Amino acid sequence: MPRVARGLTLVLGLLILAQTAGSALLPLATGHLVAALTGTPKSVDGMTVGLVLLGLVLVLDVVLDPVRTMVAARLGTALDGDTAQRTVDGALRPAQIDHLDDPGVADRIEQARAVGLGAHPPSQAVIALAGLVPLRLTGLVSAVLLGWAGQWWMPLVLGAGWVVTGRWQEKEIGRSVSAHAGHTAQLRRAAYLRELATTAPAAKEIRLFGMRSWLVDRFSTAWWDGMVQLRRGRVSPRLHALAVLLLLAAHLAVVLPLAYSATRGSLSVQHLTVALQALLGMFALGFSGDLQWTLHTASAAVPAALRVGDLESGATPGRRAATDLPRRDIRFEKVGFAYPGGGTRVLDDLDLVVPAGSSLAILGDNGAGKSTLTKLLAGLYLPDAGRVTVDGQDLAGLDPADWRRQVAVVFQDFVRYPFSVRDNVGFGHIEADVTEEDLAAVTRLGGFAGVERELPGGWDTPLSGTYTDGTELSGGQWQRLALSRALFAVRNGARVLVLDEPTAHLDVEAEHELYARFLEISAGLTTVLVSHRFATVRLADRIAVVDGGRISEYGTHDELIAAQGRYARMFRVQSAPFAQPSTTEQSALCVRSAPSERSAPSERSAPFDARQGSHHG
Ligand SMILES: Nc1ncnc2c1ncn2[C@@H]1O[C@H](COP(=O)(O)OP(=O)(O)OP(=O)(O)O)[C@@H](O)[C@H]1O
Repeated sequence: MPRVARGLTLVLGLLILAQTAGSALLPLATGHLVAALTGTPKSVDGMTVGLVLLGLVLVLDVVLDPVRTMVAARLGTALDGDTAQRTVDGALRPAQIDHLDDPGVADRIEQARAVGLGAHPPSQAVIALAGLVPLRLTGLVSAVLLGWAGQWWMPLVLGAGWVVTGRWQEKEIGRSVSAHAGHTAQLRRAAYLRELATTAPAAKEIRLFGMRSWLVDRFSTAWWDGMVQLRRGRVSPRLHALAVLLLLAAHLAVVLPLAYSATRGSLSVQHLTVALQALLGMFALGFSGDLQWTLHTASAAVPAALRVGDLESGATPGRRAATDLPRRDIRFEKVGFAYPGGGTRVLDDLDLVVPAGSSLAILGDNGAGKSTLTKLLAGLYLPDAGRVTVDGQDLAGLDPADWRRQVAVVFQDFVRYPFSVRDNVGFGHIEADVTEEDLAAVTRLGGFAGVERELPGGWDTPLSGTYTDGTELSGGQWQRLALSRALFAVRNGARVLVLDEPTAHLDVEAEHELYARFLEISAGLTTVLVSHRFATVRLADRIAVVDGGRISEYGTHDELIAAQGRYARMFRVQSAPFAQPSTTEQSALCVRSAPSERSAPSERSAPFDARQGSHHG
């Protein structure tokens, strides 16, 4: 807390001390008043002092309590902000993303975000602490008063009773907090199911698949399983009974001697009053249910946030400038790679050359490792074996941020940011302002131009129906926007363009238009295209087939067809449905395949034709 807000922490400490002083005064003032009332003759002065002290205690409490709560709330907000910032900083610090595949790190990030069922933000811990500390201090002051007004050993006996039984209950909380904060598999699952049922992404499928009662059942099963675990952590009823007996015995051991001394006249009424009030005040040393519970659950996020905040930056980032690279080529040299915790090697001894200024298409079965190749190329993971080089320099030695400025990627699972079109484009090169001219240029090439005219706020429309005046785009429109984003990066100097399944969401016309613009898009760039569609693959100068973690075939379309290998087989399989088109289909294909009048690039954009079997055919 002092690290986050030193001044507020100090004020809170002082307020707590003042309140504690007030609660210490209470038994003394009462004792004084009772002595003045019962003495002979009655002391008016004593009564006045006693009443003034009591009034002071009351006023202190009434004034200080809300101020303390307010200060604690402000300090808590500061702590929430700091915890969130540390989590964000730490999670983003590593230049690579392999830490996010580590279940331990993922767990800590989850805890640091204080998500899950029953989790509280750290601010609640500050509020609970600000309530608990005065309680404990009051308990200690009461112990001193009991020792003073009664016998020296009395606070020791009572204190031992409260502390021992409090520890038992404390342990119970410790055990169940981790379960309650959603750290058990069941409660995490329950939290996920709740999220699934109450947020937009799965809403369509849940209704379509009639998953409602399945979800409700699963949620309650997971929730109750989690709760059963929670209950298992509880102190047994026998231990509870023992705690009650122990406390009873401790109180009897104190109260009986007090009563005995009072009846014998060796203990004054004033001392008896103070001792009895102090005895009650010592309750504050015992278990204080909600406050302790909240303190434990809400503070659980803090150590996790500190650990996430201290995440190492991963492999020592390279420092060499990557400006204007590649000029010669990008090479994968004997590259081996397995995802962290993933076990099996996705890439194994893989060699590949991407000549600068040309385009390469990567083809392969699902799960063959095509997207993994693009992630290694962007430096998001480092290979376990071998190396990726750019103009002969190890990629690991290049400044990661500088290299990423050279690389524009549209991932297969590109992100649909619920911000404006302008922002969505601007993320391609965050340092640059997005001018109208930029927007017009990149959206024309990306195929998004014109969509903005349909949007209520034009380029500045928030792209989410959950915002006022916001709107949702179609899958294909999002894909065109993602391509425009990458092209904005290119406009700002990126020299490598990676497109992972760039036409997956596009309609036939849009796909065709993209092919027509491909030469313009890729002019002067080193382009890597990942696709299952031969029409896309054939746009590239060279084609590489990934199989068994390696490149099994490499060459132009014609060379690979001539080689009669896997590529040729895949090509035949994909083109089979078109092999015998009906007359109408034939004419449709002819229209599509006919060289465009617009420009030479459309020649390359012709869909594959199995009968011709050749790119240029
Ligand atoms: N983050 C990850 N952690 C662990 N394994 C992963 C991760 N991402 C991918 N994999 C695994 O790596 C393998 C290759 O995945 P990759 O996405 O590169 O395949 P792909 O060739 O692009 O497939 P597709 O054609 O289906 O897009 C798959 O077996 C996949 O399960």
